[in-house]
Amino acid sequence: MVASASSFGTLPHQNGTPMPAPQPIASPPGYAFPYQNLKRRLTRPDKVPLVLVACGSFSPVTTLHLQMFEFAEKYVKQSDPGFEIVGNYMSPCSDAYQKSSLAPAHHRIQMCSLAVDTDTKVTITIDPWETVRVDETGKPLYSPTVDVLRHFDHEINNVLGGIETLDGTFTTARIMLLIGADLAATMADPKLWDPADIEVLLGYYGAFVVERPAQCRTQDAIEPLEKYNAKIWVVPTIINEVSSTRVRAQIQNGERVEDIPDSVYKYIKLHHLYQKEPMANGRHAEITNGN
Ligand SMILES: Nc1ncnc2c1ncn2[C@@H]1O[C@H](COP(=O)(O)OP(=O)(O)OP(=O)(O)O)[C@@H](O)[C@H]1O
Ligand SMILES: NC(=O)c1ccc[n+]([C@@H]2O[C@H](COP(=O)(O)O)[C@@H](O)[C@H]2O)c1
Repeated sequence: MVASASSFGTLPHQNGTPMPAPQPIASPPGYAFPYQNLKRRLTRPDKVPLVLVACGSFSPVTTLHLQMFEFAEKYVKQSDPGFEIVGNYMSPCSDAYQKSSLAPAHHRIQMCSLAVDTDTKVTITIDPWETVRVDETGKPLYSPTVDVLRHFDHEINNVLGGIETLDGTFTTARIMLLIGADLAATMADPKLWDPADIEVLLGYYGAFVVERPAQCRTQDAIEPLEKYNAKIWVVPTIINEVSSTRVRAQIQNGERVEDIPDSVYKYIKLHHLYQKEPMANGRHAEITNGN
């Protein structure tokens, strides 16, 4: 069954009342939300405006990260769950995210910017918000994914006032995660995701889950999230084995890398990202992330 756009805001909370809108999150001084590619007005009648947000490491960004948005658009056109996509955003995570393969955020932002400037079928915008947030000592601050969606919700629905409909009134845009099935498969693990966050992420916002057959069965990934079925849309994909891990391994092994745009490949070469470092004994150390 295809979930429907009209289920927004109607999922009863545990006590039977609708879940209140999540509280907005403050942005750091000097930060400006990238509104430039957001469609401010719907072009189709009776559709719900939808903003897709892909959170990730993007270390490096691959062609599949870009294609996820194309698959989502195709799915919305063909299966017609009732949306019009008005914004496609990538939100690279902060340097505070504990993942050893992360290149510094400024490089990941540059690579994502180069990638979305290539010949993509849909317009994608990079939001650097996660990477510019710092704590009181000036250190990068990790933003849980739920805070990223609250940030988009605030900027688009509170600050901008929503999206204009064909009759000139404004309506609330739905903000949703665009994720791979492998990430969805982790969401029922309370060691990785706070269940209270999942309640807001999937109970209030929702997710477009792109199949990733090389890594997991979609049904296995979403089964533990069954109570949120009304807010989960499964997006079919192509059989592919693309991952940032494989790209990094190919770079280290000096193999041909096909799954990143040329401009990103040139950038990686120029900045010596993801290379093995020769050690004093002539052997090779683990990946360096090109600080
Ligand atoms: N080939 C793919 N098919 C479907 N979803 C994908 C694919 N590659 C990445 N994604 C999704 O894109 C988002 C960002 O992923 P991320 O930056 O962690 O890339 P990754 O290739 O999974 O990285 P790594 O290999 O470093 O773990 C996640 O939701 C992930 O599931
Ligand atoms: N608790 C959380 O909010 C939580 C947990 C795991 C991953 N994530 C996000 O998912 C994205 C992908 O993470 P991985 O690269 O670890 O698959 C990142 O943007 C990360 O911030 C969020």
